[in-house]
Amino acid sequence: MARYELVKRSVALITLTNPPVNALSSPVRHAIAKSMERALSDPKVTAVVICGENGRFCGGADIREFAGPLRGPPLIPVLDAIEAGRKPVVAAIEGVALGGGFELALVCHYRIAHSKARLGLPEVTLGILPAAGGSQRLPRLIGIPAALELITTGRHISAQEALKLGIVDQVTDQNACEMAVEFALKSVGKPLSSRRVSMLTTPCPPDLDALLEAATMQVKKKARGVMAPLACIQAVRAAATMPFSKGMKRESELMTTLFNSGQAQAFQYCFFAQRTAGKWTLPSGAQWNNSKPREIRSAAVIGLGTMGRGIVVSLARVGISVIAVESEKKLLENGRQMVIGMLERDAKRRGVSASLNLLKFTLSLQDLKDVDLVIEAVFEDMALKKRVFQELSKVCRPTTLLCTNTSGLDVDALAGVTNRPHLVAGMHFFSPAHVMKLLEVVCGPRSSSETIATAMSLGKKMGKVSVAVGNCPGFVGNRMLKPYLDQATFLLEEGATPEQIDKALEDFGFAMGVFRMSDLAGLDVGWRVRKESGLTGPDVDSKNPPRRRQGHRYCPIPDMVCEQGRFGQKTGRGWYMYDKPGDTNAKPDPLIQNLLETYRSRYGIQPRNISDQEIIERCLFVLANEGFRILEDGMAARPEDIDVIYLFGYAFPRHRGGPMFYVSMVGLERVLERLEHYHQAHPDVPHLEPSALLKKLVACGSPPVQKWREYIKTMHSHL
Ligand SMILES: CCC/C=C/C(=O)SCCNC(=O)CCNC(=O)[C@H](O)C(C)(C)COP(=O)([O-])OP(=O)([O-])OC[C@H]1O[C@@H](n2cnc3c(N)ncnc32)[C@H](O)[C@@H]1OP(=O)([O-])[O-]
Repeated sequence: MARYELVKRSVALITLTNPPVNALSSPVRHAIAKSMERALSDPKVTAVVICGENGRFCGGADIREFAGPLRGPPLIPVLDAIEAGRKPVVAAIEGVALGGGFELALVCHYRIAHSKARLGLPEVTLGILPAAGGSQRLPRLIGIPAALELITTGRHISAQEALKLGIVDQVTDQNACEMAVEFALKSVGKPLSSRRVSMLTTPCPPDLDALLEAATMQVKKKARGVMAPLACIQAVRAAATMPFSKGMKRESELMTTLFNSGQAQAFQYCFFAQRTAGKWTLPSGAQWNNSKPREIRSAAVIGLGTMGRGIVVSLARVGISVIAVESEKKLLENGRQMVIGMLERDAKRRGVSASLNLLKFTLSLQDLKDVDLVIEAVFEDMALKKRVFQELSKVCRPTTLLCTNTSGLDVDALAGVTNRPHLVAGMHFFSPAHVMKLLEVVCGPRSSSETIATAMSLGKKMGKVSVAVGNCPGFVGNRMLKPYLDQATFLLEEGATPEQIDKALEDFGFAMGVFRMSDLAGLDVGWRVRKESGLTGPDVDSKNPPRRRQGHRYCPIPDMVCEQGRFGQKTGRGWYMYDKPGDTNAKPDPLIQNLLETYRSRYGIQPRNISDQEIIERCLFVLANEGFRILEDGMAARPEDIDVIYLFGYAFPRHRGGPMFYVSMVGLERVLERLEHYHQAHPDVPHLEPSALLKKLVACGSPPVQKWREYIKTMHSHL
């Protein structure tokens, strides 16, 4: 787990050997401790260099070990012994030095980094804090403001920035390990006391309290209810106000609190869920590690609306040449200008040049005959999409992959009108497509493994978190959203206000409640979907709209809001009112209050006091209940996939881990009991009826979420 060699006759070279990221697992900690003892006691050794195998210094503590009791030597004494040693120790940082890996570098007396290396203390993103002395040493080394920013955001920094901040002593383009050995030889005999970071005095700014207060306000605003950034601030305060040993004690107390909070578990679950989601699998046995994706060099995007423009930008900025197609000259010109503007702004932000030469704009599908892949992003209308796919089938060479960005229509119906159904799949981006990280890759029953592998790999190339899902109305994300939105509007009927529901969801951790979010997205989108599915339309009696449609309870209030031209922020009116169209500051609107009161009295509904608990349970338990049905139906392979979709596509609060993890933490038995209770109270809402899988899991003793897959195996997979 660590190799020990003597190089240049007097330098002990300790190489961490724990692929893939040289995490500080128990055997690695043990090996570092033993190697250091050996180096310090060997008279031939005058200096030590620590590096990592395969060009990666160290990815930090082994996160998998957090789930169990501590085994092997604890990290802090291992690190303290390195810093206290009488021989100079140099860290040779290549690849990454993250978390405990960065803390390992901080106890070395010198740090040499390769120019491509990245450093950081990302613990906060795992719901914890740098608790192997990082929160105490970094402020001593670079001062409070810079340390506070790095520790509370968990941001990775480049070697160049680390040099500027005074974290590393030298940056090299050459072999960092060889440079570190040379550096170590030159350091022999130089005094080490000023190189022991724990012995430095933290440079304390005069406005410390104001600085920490401002940081507290900022993190509270950014991540509602998340404990880790607040604990990080307290730990940094300790570094400024306490001697090192007391600061370490404080760091440890704060870590214990975070570890016992449940939030740390949720964050760490998210870390692994994201990686699990990349490991897709199909019933044919094809999966991520046995299916070869095609290389995509050229693509076409059809439709330059909001989605299409974002997709063009996502492709072009990773070096793929794109032909963008529109149906009318004016739309094409407008799209061209918008795309160029977006690419230029994006390139400026990233400090690179905009890849405008990769773009071509056309009105003719004939220009697409040679592209590797097409993404259709036209209006959400099946007949129109079918026409486009028929045309593409004729125009494109027979090997071109044809993908649709539909947000819920039948991908297989589109495949059916082409001459290559195996090369058709869904690539469902989220708006705005160049910003949002999620990509649902929709596997139709006839999509080939190569098609899915290519769509998944293209998503990864574009920096997306891609999740393979089955072909059902709404796929995974939007299918689950419907019962969630329904519950929110039913609660309005029963006595709640949009403000009350939003506040309960925001207190839970969502950045925006459901109504504020709907105002942002545009209420007309859902209205159009409801019209297309026959739920509303000109035949409905608008004076007395029925509250039961297609055999189930239906809330007509969202339609009534749209009928008044209130489409959300863009029209300056929606569930809230805004000072002007496009404004984002939502204010409660007395007209909505009035509409709700009139509605309730028209239907004889006696409004009742609704608790925040009921809001959370009805909205979120029903969301997860649909998630269980999706697992039963084989439309998602694992609960982790559903959670990743909700984390990256719907901003589900990370400290809750995603809807499926959240209900597992609440306790499946309780969730089942509450759903049964609500279903009894509202028998005309089938989504409240507990799913068979939920019942099965409870009957099997409510296993942890990572084990659910074993209970789903027997069910049918559509992936
Ligand atoms: C007292 C304690 C105080 C210290 C606390 C800490 O240090 S907290 C830690 C602070 N450190 C961090 O937060 C860093 C977390 N890690 C990362 O950010 C990235 O992995 C990366 C940038 C290091 C490499 O990115 P990349 O895209 O090249 O690769 P990839 O991301 O796909 O990972 C490859 C495989 O390695 C696995 N794995 C990775 N890291 C760890 C780990 N620490 N542990 C265990 N496993 C880890 C990962 O699950 C995956 O496994 P799989 O699925 O193949 O079975």
